[in-house]
Amino acid sequence: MPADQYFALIVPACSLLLGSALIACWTAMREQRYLLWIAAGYIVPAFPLAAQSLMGNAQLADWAVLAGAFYLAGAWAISRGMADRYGGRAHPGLAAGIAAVTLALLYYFSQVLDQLWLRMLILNAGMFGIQVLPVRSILRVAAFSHRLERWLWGSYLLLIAYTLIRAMVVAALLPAAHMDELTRSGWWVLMLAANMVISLGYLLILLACTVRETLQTLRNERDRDALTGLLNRRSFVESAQQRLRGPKSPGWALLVCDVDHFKAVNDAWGHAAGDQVLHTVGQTLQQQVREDDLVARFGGEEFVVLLRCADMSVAASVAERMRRQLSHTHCSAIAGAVTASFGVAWVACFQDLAQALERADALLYQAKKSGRNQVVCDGQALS
Ligand SMILES: Nc1nc2c(ncn2[C@@H]2O[C@H](COP(=O)(O)OP(=O)(O)OP(=O)(O)O)[C@@H](O)[C@H]2O)c(=O)[nH]1
Repeated sequence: MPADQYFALIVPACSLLLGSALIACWTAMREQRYLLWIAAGYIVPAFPLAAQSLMGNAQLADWAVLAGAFYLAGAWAISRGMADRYGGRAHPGLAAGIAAVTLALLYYFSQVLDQLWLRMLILNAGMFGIQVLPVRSILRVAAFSHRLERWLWGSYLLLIAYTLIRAMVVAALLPAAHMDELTRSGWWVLMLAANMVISLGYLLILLACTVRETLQTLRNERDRDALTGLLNRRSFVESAQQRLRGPKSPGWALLVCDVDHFKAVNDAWGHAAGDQVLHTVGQTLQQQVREDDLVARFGGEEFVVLLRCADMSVAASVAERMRRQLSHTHCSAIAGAVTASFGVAWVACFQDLAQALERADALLYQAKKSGRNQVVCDGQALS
């Protein structure tokens, strides 16, 4: 066996390593299961590829069906991984049908009539058919909103297109080339190299997308309250400071909202029902403000809103609208509505944020003392 033939083993070895890298990546979060499918798409075909790189034409015919099954399984795994990632459908029934026809033809053109170029054409066409199956359903559901996502999608299409182009090149050129030993030809190495470059590009973009998703999840966990999905105290203060330091705005008001007698809700209906009430309150507050206002859960049953508004009367009317809306919002968990009290303070400038919070808290305390279910701003009860 000439030493240069072992050179071709670099490609299946890289394929194995790349698949293993995907599995290692999956172990970090254990959420992105599509990584396992795509890893299988790299690892499974690496074995027949390595074996075939060491075979002569006669052995290629002997092992054509088994090797074909591995390649088709790899194509299916990548197709399934992409479908899972984007919420599309990989059509397993159709894929099995394509694989069965492909394998039958591989059997015929290896055991009955040995036609190497036809086998390559059929196998590539079968792999293309399987990989193209999820494309329509993915296009229907995926948004590709981030640049990396568009690149990933583009590189997958390139991967599929390459499978088809490879099949066409094989059909057009290979029979004329009269190859005695395919795996020792420049053809084989060229096809492997092109495959590797395209696969590497696809995989690097996939890994970049996965890292981005992981960072996004971690950022969300750091910045968001797990129960309501609203900002938590830390990220509220950070975002509020950015807003107050930002371009001039007519003014800012701070609303502090606290659910009334929430302990009684927990005691009467249970902690899970209490959680659901908090979720509903958070949603209701969020629905009453503009997109660039900030709504946060500071902890327990206390919520804080930073409102961009012209003057205190606007802030007071928004708080009053929230109070009224809450008292009419039905919470299924407690078969009724809850009420809340509000303290509203004006934020004079960026440095005033901490004091404004204290003032709004004091006003909230007044609202509670005066009987709850009311809005107090600047010492004045509005309802
Ligand atoms: N279900 C649930 N309860 C919580 C959560 N965080 C805090 N609580 C409960 O909220 C209740 C708050 O009770 P209090 O501070 O006495 O306030 P309150 O009963 O609403 O009374 P007022 O505010 O004076 O109207 C406590 O029983 C806490 O255990 C949470 O995340 N989920």
